[in-house]
Amino acid sequence: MYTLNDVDWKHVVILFGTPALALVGFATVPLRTATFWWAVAYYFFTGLGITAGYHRYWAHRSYDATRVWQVILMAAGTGAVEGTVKWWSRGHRIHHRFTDTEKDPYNAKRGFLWSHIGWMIIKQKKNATVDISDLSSDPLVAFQHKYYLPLAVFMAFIFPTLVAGFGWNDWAGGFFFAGVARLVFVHHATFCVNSLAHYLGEFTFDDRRTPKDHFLTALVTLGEGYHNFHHEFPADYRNAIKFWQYDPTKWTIWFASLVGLTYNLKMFPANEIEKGRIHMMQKKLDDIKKTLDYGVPVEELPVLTFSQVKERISETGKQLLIISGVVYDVSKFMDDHPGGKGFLRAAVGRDVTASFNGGVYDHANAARNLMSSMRYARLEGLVPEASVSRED
Ligand code: HEM
Ligand SMILES: [Fe+2]
Ligand SMILES: [Fe+2]
Repeated sequence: MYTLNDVDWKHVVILFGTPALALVGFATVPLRTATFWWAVAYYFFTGLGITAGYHRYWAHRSYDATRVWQVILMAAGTGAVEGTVKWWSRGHRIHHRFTDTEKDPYNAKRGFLWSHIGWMIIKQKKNATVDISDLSSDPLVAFQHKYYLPLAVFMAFIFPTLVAGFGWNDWAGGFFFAGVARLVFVHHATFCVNSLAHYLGEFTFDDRRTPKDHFLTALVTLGEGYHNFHHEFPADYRNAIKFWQYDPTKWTIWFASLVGLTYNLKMFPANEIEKGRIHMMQKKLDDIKKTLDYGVPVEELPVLTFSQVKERISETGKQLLIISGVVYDVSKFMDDHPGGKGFLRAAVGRDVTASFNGGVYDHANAARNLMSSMRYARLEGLVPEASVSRED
């Protein structure tokens, strides 16, 4: 069990204080239309700071960006109050490297609540290492890390308040709605990437770990919901690869590339992505196949020579015939053969490969599937000429 000493009080104040404050706002301040739309816009701006900035740029380096773009996204991401780029990216790289294990800070195996918010409330030991040398040596990242608190307070609360205050004289609304309530929404939306995206949806590319693909998660996370894809191809600047899938983070990065703010957008080769997809399709097929009776595998059949086959027929009365080196027992099939009893009876004790494959009738798939359940033995050695069916 956890004790009070395990609780990270700084995070508790941020994570529970803001929703409480937002409720105070909803109870006491009227929500004006302009402020509502400003809050929505600021929600997208700060949310994209996390998804396009913290996540796809700094944590994964899935594209390159000019300093201007970095500053814009850093300002935006700072307003989402999810810690510094350095802290966030480190934890996130650990999450990818140690997904679903003890070392994964948001280990989905510890439950939905843990991966959503619990991991921030209970202090954790730093027991995993990951390379963040690129971040440590970046002056912009270092600047944000050093002045984080005043920067975060400004971007999260003061700036949205100033805009609504100077813009349309709604100071309180700007603070409570575009500042506080908006922050609560951004928090829980992005937290869903760690919780919901590891619980809801499809294993499109791999089912060995928890990340899943789902449209609903994408909808609340600005496109981060194609999370199975993302864990397979984390260096890809996209999370959704189909044009009709919802990934505004990808669209933002792509539009920025049109004016040169971003460049070298990385994409995993389509050929490899497709391999992943069919791997999972194959796996599903194999699972279905396991529920069906395909008879004894050929390698596991006992081996008989042609004269032994003949002996079996006379000793046991079994009606055996040979097709492509395999001996089939058609005793129970005589009455049901769509081609009639006569042909089968005449085939007993003979190699009827040619007749079966077109000499008499070129059998459909149905026949080939069905006969697998009639396998009796593997044939060794030759069949005398007189017992082999002809092409005609
Ligand atoms: C294990 C052995 C065999 C199995 C499991 C089998 C099974 C079947 C099945 C399921 C069909 C229905 C159509 C199709 O699936 O193609 C069929 C049709 C037929 N079979 Fe066989 N067959 C066997 C051996 C033979 C042999 C040895 C002959 C002839 C020498 C033969 C002659 C025919 C003919 C002529 C038809 C056509 C019936 C029609 O559509 O009018 N079959 N067989
Ligand atoms: Fe994840
Ligand atoms: Fe990631």
